[in-house]
Formats: sequence, structure tokens, C-alpha cells
Amino acid sequence: MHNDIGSIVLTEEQIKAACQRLGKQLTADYQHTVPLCVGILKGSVLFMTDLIKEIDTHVEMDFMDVSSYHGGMESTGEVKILKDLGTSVEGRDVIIIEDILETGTTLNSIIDLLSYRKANSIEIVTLLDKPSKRKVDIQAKYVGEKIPDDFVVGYGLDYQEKYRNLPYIGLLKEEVYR
Ligand SMILES: O=P(O)(O)OC[C@H]1O[C@H](OP(=O)(O)OP(=O)(O)O)[C@H](O)[C@@H]1O
Ligand SMILES: Nc1nc2[nH]cnc2c(=O)[nH]1
Repeated sequence: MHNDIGSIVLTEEQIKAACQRLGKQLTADYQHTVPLCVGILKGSVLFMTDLIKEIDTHVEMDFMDVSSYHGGMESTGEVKILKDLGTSVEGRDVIIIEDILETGTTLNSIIDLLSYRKANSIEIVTLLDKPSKRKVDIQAKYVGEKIPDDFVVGYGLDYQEKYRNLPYIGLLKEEVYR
């Protein structure tokens, strides 16, 4: 598996530092409320578990599975809800936790849905942000790292469902795609 990686984009140490920094900001910003952290499956699982350990105040967690990618590398623009929340968001302060924000299609539809369900506030935390690929005007308040327009894998992010268990984020060698 490691042999398929051509270069590293974020090391384990850089990921840990990003989680610590974001965790501190969230601790300060959510002192007076108990936010509902919503992890977007499956990519955000590794990031969410590391991030919430760095939040030093009460939080609750739930998950949604919303898919706009179907095994390849390009967004189809279609968003399907595969698994919905088990918690009501009405009146809640929601923190959406994502591994990557790219076109914004996925988060845009989730925000629309949670607003319709009357969440009190909705903020986005994303480990990675690819602003150059944005199609929808959407910004994350909390960003781990801005990255260029390359397809990354690892730490939750897959290529054809593999590489999610890499502890760092990297680029695949060209030959892996052939
Ligand atoms: O900003 P966008 O262009 O919408 O892309 C970002 C979304 O794409 C990935 O999810 P994916 O649908 O691949 O599901 P996965 O997390 O289960 O791999 C990623 O986890 C984000 O949810
Ligand atoms: N694995 C992976 N999924 C994505 N979804 C949106 N961008 C990416 C990316 O760069 N890598």
C-alpha cells in the first residue's frame, strides 16, 4: 500500500498539529453550547475521531452518508443521501466535519438540508480545502490545510475504496491509475 504513494501531502505530524489547532479554536468558540458534530461518511471518520479528542468541552456526534462521487476521481454533481442523521438538528449548533472540500456540491446540499431542518447555526470544519475546484460559493470557517488541485488519498480519503487506512495523506503514483 505505502509503495503506491508517490509523494506525501500531509504527514502524520502535520495532521496532528492541524487537529490540535482546530480543536483549540472549536473549544474556544463552543464554550457556551453543546454542538452536534456531524461527520460526513466515510472520508471524515479518521479526522473526526482525532479532532474531537482535541475539543476540550462537551460535544455530541452523529453521522450522515452523502455521496457525490461514485468510485472515480470526478464529481458527478449529483448528491444522494445514503444515511441520514439520528438526531434532530432543530435549534442545535451544528459543526459539519469533512475530510475535503472541493467543488462544494456535497456540503452545499447538506447545509441546505440542515437549514431547512432549522439548525440554529451551521459551521464547517474541513481538514483539506481545494479552493481552485470550487463550483458552489461555499467556505469553511475552520480549515486544516489548503491544497492544490491534485487527487489525494489517505487518512480517510479513498481511491476506489482503498487507501483510507493510510495514516498520512499523499498522491498516488501514476502507474496505480493504469
Ligand atoms: O466538495 P465536493 O466536490 O462535493 O467533494 C467533497 C466530498 O467528496 C468526498 O466524499 P465521497 O462522496 O467521495 O464519499 P466518501 O467520503 O465516502 O469517500 C469527500 O469526503 C467529501 O464529502
Ligand atoms: N480521495 C479523494 N476524494 C476526493 N473527493 C473530493 N476530492 C477528493 C480527493 O482529492 N481525493
